Amino acid sequence: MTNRHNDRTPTILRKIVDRKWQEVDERKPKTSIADLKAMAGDQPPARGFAHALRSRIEQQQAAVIAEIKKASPSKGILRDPFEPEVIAESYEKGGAACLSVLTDQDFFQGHEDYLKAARAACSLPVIRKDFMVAPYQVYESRAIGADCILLIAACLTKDQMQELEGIAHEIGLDVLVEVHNGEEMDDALTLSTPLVGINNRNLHTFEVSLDTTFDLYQRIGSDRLAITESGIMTRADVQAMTERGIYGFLIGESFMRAPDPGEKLQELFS
Ligand SMILES: O=C(O)c1ccccc1NCC(=O)[C@H](O)[C@H](O)COP(=O)(O)O
Repeated sequence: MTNRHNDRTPTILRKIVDRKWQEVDERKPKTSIADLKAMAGDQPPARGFAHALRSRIEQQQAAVIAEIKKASPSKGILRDPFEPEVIAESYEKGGAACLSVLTDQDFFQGHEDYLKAARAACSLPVIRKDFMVAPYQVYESRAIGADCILLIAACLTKDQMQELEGIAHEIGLDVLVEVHNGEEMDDALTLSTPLVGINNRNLHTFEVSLDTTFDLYQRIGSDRLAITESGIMTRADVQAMTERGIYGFLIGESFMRAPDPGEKLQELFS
């Protein structure tokens, strides 16, 4: 893969993507892609991330991907102390459909061990929330136990997304493709994954507007599942989505700032 950004990539994503390519270069001499493939092959079957969302959304029930993240570039530290396994248990008790765990270290203070710990502490399917740029990371995701990966259209070309999706599906991973605008939606809809996330956070300015979802969700056909991502903070936000027939949610900050994240989930969705 030679094209490392596309020309619509926001500055923060350019920095992150450059770092990701460096990480891949650093990791390859320590763990070869052949080793990762073998480790991926030794994993128990994936837990069915898309299925967990579909079974709720098709019944017009909220399906929440509850995020475990210590910090973010836009908000700094969100939770300290940070215990991924305790949070995972709380989310499962609170009714989450799936988990999202940040594994990026440099920008989100995440770690692969957090994904392993969270997944081991519950029975929910888990997406590895990181910035996929290379096939190496897709094999690595399965090797650390992830059930799904994220592809961000703002930092990948259509060809890159198609290649990474192909590998993911081949090794049993589901794929959530994330878009911020109509051009990215065009690319996302060339993929076969049913999971389309609309991110309400503008990665140029970090401003969050739920209008991003309202403007784009109608392009997602009934054969796919729309997930609204970022900036869902209140019951009114949830209601504004469900009134429009959007039942898929990816939520981090409002849960991470709550003393008990699972209770907060229940408060927003009961
Ligand atoms: O959140 C950031 O600052 C950020 C910066 C650069 C790339 C991605 C970023 N966020 C990742 C996310 O998409 C959110 O973690 C996720 O949608 C949850 O959002 P929220 O509920 O607002 O924490």
